[in-house]
Amino acid sequence: MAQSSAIHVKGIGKRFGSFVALSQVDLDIRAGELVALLGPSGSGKTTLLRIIAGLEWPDQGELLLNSDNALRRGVRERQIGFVFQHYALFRHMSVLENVAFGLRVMPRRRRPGDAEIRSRVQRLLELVQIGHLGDRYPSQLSGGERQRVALARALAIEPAVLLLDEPFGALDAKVRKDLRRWLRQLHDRLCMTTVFVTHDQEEALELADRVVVLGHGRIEQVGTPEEVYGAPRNPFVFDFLGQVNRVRCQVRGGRPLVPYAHIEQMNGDGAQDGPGTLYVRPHDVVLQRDPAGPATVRFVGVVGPVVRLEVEVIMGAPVLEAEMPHHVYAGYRFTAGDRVSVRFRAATLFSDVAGEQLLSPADLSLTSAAL
Ligand SMILES: Nc1ncnc2c1ncn2[C@@H]1O[C@H](COP(=O)(O)OP(=O)(O)OP(=O)(O)O)[C@@H](O)[C@H]1O
Repeated sequence: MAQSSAIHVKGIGKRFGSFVALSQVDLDIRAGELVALLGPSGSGKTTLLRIIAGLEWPDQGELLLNSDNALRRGVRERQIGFVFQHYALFRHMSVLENVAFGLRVMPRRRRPGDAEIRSRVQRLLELVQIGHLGDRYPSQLSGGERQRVALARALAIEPAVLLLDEPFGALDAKVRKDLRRWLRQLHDRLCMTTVFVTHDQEEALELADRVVVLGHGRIEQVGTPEEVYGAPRNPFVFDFLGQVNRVRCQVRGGRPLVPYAHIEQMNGDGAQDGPGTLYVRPHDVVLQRDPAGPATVRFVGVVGPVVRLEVEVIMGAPVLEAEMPHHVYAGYRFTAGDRVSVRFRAATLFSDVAGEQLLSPADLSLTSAAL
């Protein structure tokens, strides 16, 4: 394989007419890193990927591949392999011919000989575990197999960077899960700089070394999966990554006034006095049976490994969602109608910013239930 490239994005901006698709994006990706671009629809993920690829040009900013100014180079010169959601395989070509395509169209001085192409293609098919499918045509393959062919084809040119745009988006949940684990293993073997776009938080957190959370054309946070999930920097990232209870409250002396819950660990510094919002993950909501408690259990869902409860706080506060492992629930056996006390194991406080745009729960992907 060719040497992997580091990618440096500096101050990149891109407009489509008057619409700002990317604004002042700075990002450094190390050679050999596996990075996810994660964000809601329209946040600019694909635009950034296309700029790195050379399929789109920014209005401002710089892009370096290692120390080379990539904006001076066309798509072909950047040594980049792509895989897109809709496996754009050539239907009239066999799997072998599809994978060989990138090699056959290389300039003559770089093009390997026929025998070398054949053996390289076979090695790649073995690598993506479809060595027995070389003579088939795309219409004779499953979706997961086609995506493996697309990957083998991208790898054939020995790219310095591999870019994947929702590579598994069109596949069903089970195949998708298998393929992403396999992609992680493949990446660990090849150590190639890889950037993939997804709007699926679980996919990003499970697969990537680092996750870049994009919103409205800006980078909201960059960090390891633990960092972005465990310590979201702002309400946008909190809302986007995982289920969360949002508790409106007043802030006094930097502390939230939430009369019905004891808060064990408060995160988030510097909330101003005035209106604020407390963010609490469902697994940090702890319930105790208490006949004099301020809340009532309204719903208990016991299907699956995690039990999900909804709790209504007396005095009209919104319903809180709590989650606990089955074995913990077995010790309590809450049922609808039980009065309970409420404790927040950890909560994060942000001041409400005038005009701030929060996602509605309907915007949130429910895949977080598994987290
Ligand atoms: N060629 C174009 N002309 C006009 N607007 C565009 C063009 N390409 C993208 N946009 C707009 O720029 C914004 C960002 O698009 P982009 O495809 O980067 O988003 P995304 O985060 O990848 O979204 P999705 O998850 O839906 O693919 C969108 O609002 C999109 O409509």
